[in-house]
Amino acid sequence: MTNHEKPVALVTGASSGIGAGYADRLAHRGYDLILVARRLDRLDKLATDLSCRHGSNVEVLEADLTTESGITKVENTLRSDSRITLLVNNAGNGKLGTTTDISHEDSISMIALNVTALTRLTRAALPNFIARDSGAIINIASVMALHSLPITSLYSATKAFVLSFSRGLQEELAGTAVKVQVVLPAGTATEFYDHAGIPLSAFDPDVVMTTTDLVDAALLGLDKGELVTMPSVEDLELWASFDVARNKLFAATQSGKPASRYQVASGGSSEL
Ligand SMILES: NC(=O)C1=CN([C@@H]2O[C@H](COP(=O)(O)OP(=O)(O)OC[C@H]3O[C@@H](n4cnc5c(N)ncnc54)[C@H](OP(=O)(O)O)[C@@H]3O)[C@@H](O)[C@H]2O)C=CC1
Ligand SMILES: N[C@@H](C=O)C(=O)O
Repeated sequence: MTNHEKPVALVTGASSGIGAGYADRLAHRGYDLILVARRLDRLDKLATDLSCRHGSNVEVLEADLTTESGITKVENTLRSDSRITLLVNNAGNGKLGTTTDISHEDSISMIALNVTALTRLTRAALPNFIARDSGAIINIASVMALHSLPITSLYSATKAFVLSFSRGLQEELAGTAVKVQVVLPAGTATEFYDHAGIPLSAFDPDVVMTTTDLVDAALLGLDKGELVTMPSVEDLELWASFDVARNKLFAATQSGKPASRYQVASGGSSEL
């Protein structure tokens, strides 16, 4: 397959960690790459390495996805480069701390990167994918989408957005050949913790996955057609029963009247 016929994947947050892992594995699978991050030196080094090892054509895009110019640069690439068949929305950050401890800048940055950038790049990629009726988007959420701790309120909320947004996209795209996979990694050994406010060393190493294991599992989940991939969860029935319960709960909300526990005795008045 000549380079112009090879599929092209755009990977955000490719300068380290999970994104760099995706870049390597996708190159190994025969993808040409467009790698996005702020650290151009890291991107250039990775591009050279992947070209040498896999013969991939690797382009780099230096972009801060929390800035208008950065996000617009990548949006334009997704809209104009029809070779792109896969978008990996991986770039993300997480400052862990209580809501009042986290700075305004860190709060805004988490939302801008984990929520706004992922949304805007998805919206930029989808029209070409839908028009061609092919293509895939991999959204990297987190198990924290399902769980909030006192130090992860905002981070968990941003990842709950990624999960919920991805599930909605899957509904929208049902019946098309455009796929959306949402991946929920648990603790993974990356530089994430250099900026999170809690060092990786604070975690039990037995519950922290390597990036290689994480990415290989997540890509196998994609190959299997999984919509929701939780690489570290052995019993997927746990997700299935969670999703069934979620559907039942939603159905129960459609009653049109207050539940009996909220019924005020006739003539009584609710305390304000
Ligand atoms: N590590 C873990 O335990 C888990 C991580 N995740 C998620 O995985 C994803 C990848 O994180 P991970 O690999 O762990 O962490 P890393 O910090 O190693 O990677 C984060 C990547 O995002 C890029 N990035 C950060 N800020 C920006 C920005 N403003 N603009 C553009 N790119 C940016 C970084 O590149 P650069 O600094 O060069 O811009 C880097 O390439 C994140 O979405 C994270 O929430 C989910 C669950 C668990
Ligand atoms: N990055 C981790 C923070 O807790 C996670 O998302 O699991």
